[in-house]
Amino acid sequence: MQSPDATPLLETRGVTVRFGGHVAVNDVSIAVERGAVTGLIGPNGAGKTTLFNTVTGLQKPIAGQVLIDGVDVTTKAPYKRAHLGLARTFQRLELFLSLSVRDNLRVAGDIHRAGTRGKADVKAETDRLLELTGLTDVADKDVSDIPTGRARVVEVARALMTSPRVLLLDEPASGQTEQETEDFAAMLVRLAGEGLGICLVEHDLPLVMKVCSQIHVLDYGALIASGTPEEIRHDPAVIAAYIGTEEVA
Ligand SMILES: Nc1ncnc2c1ncn2[C@@H]1O[C@H](COP(=O)(O)OP(=O)(O)OP(=O)(O)O)[C@@H](O)[C@H]1O
Repeated sequence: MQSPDATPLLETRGVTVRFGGHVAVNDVSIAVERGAVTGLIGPNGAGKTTLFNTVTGLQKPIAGQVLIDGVDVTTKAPYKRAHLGLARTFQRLELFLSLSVRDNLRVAGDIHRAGTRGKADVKAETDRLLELTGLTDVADKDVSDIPTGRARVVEVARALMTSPRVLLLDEPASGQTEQETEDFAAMLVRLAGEGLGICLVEHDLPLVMKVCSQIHVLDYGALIASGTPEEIRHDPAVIAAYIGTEEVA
């Protein structure tokens, strides 16, 4: 029997998702550990977002299970999964553009803590996360006035306002400059260092190779490899999947 600490924060077991006759995710089992960044990569259409949607409860699988810290949540509503510590960001930015960066965080904190804790807690947590994510210099700017790359960090900071234990990031580095991606990588490592489990879907393979301790690779809905960046880089099935699309970093 596993000790409680060996239980992954997030697990999928044999998850299968079908859209009509098309199997978008085929019998996929992956794990996301606490205190680490886990990569989920694969060519376009491989099933990464569909797997995220299944984990968060937006998409029903036809087979398999989703577990958060050992608790089977396969049939639970998205908000119940959020209460168990699951948060995510989306490929398309989902921010309030006419609110300041600070207020985007506060709104999330107010909603999350409604009826539980006071406003002072939300303010303190907002300040802490602005600092932790490196957003203090743009805290009072409207989101519409900051570059897309920084707005992606706001999405992460806002997700953190729900005090998640596991965070799913869907292409968070798209639209970032080289420097922004470098800062983003350092931030992910800092967050994992605080004990957060992070699952990173990202086409920027150098970023994935740099920050992830484990990487899962999907191709045509199936898991074709799981391993360390070094193992993934040299895996023949992964190299074959990326030929003609992108190079494995
Ligand atoms: N709602 C849907 N209805 C029908 N087919 C869908 C739906 N959503 C996704 N698909 C199909 O399922 C497959 C997996 O799509 P998905 O978006 O999960 O891939 P992805 O790995 O996230 O791709 P990308 O890297 O391009 O974002 C694709 O063939 C896609 O066309």
